[in-house]
Amino acid sequence: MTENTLKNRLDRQDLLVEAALIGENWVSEAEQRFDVTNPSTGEVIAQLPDMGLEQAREAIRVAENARHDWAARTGKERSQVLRKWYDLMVAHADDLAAILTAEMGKPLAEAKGEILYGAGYIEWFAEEAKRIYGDIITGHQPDKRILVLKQPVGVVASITPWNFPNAMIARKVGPALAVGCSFVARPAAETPLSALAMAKLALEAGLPAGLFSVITSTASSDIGLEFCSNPLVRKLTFTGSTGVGKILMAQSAQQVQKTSMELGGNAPFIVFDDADLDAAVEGAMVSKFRNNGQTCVCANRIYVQSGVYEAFAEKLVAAVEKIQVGDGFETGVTAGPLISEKAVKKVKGHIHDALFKGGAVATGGAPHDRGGTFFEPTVIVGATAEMQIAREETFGPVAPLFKFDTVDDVIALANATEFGLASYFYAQDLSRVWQVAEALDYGMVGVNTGLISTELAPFGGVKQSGQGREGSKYGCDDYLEIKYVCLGGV
Ligand SMILES: NC(=O)C1=CN([C@@H]2O[C@H](COP(=O)(O)OP(=O)(O)OC[C@H]3O[C@@H](n4cnc5c(N)ncnc54)[C@H](OP(=O)(O)O)[C@@H]3O)[C@@H](O)[C@H]2O)C=CC1
Ligand SMILES: O=C(O)[C@H](O)CS(=O)(=O)O
Repeated sequence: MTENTLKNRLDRQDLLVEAALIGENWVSEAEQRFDVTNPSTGEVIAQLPDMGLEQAREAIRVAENARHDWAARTGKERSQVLRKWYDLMVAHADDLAAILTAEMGKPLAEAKGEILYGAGYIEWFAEEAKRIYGDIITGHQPDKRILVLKQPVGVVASITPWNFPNAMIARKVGPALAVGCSFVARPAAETPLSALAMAKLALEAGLPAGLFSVITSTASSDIGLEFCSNPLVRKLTFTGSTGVGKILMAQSAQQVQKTSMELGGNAPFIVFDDADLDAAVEGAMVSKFRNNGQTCVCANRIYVQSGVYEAFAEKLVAAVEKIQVGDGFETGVTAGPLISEKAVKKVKGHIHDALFKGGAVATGGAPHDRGGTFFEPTVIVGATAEMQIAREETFGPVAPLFKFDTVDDVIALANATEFGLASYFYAQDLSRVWQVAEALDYGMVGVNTGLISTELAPFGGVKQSGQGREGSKYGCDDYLEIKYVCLGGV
């Protein structure tokens, strides 16, 4: 699909933007440009200016100048702009989904789901904008009154990955703007078009210029260092791998910059012998194979109690073999391509290591005959803790099945990782549900469900899966500073 064929799909062809947004200026001129390609076909769908430090610094300066008037508006006024932005995202959801599928590859239905999920964060924080509360505390001396103010942190810089190019930005820019911050985004070079389309609609919704810039660049390290070290940037919010998160945290430490980190995962998915097996298979399918396994909350290890292992494996294989692999624009396709050859190499490596260490392929196991970065949805049986796939995040369509005997055994196995983002289990016994939910060392636990992501809940991890929470009534906290005012002489 070339840019023209993508444009021909769009009602609003102007939402396919081939320029960076620096303050109020759409900038398409640059010494270098880079291609955005459709991972299903390899075709170039857009060319964008490859922005550098000068443009990043300009965007930060503009954001610093624009934020004061925005913070001085009432929460209700900010709420109205965000609500209008939400309405525009929903009104143009089909166009935004087509752009997302073209640049990232996920099936169109999943892309539409992401657009509405991302819009849900804007809607949620349009409401939260009116509910930023401080405190008045009884004084510690007769003439004193203790006031607690909540104030916006200031300029926020954001770095986001390619796998959810709309929703990952929405769940950051939504709370930031709601509380009165300004925002400079650097989306992944693989998938910048979704962010640009969002920004265009934000301006149409009445967001004042300068509050939301989008830096298109392949210079991820340089831009990242600028975001971490520029004294005007009071907060860095990042979604991506733990390795990059550590680099950014180290860079941010130099100026003790506030950070929010949504990092890697290695989710256990546990099926107990009292589970509803059909429900557990349904949950495993959505948790493991959503976005072709390319989400940080995907089931990475599937533990099945020995009494139901064979029955569950048989049902899961049957469900996996119904997955339709292909171009996300093709009707009926439920799994698109992997994002890159690098991703295919990692998936192959995990499969080969598992087979070398005694596992066996129950279905799939090889690149798909469609070629490119398409890969067969795969189930590995006989998985063990010694395999790479037990320790590393696969980020692809491979479901390894591990057998276990007791609750204590599986809790120990599930928690034996440096990650702590999402976890899941299926069981009916109420006592076991409470015991396991409390024992799992993770930021999020899905009980009898494989899909937990919603703007209403606090999304985030513990250990090396990150810091902070996104969404929910807690979602504004990461963008606010608490100020204590001691009022004397009363
Ligand atoms: N917890 C969560 O919500 C999520 C976690 N992830 C995790 O991210 C990984 C997969 O995504 P992937 O894109 O490969 O992750 P990366 O961490 O490689 O990239 C994420 C973003 O960081 C940028 N980046 C890479 N290196 C640097 C650097 N040194 N300084 C500043 N920015 C940098 C990338 O830019 P570019 O791509 O242009 O190089 C991209 O925009 C998995 O581990 C997955 O679990 C992914 C999504 C959500
Ligand atoms: O993996 C991610 O990038 C997202 O966190 C996935 S989710 O929010 O849709 O679960």
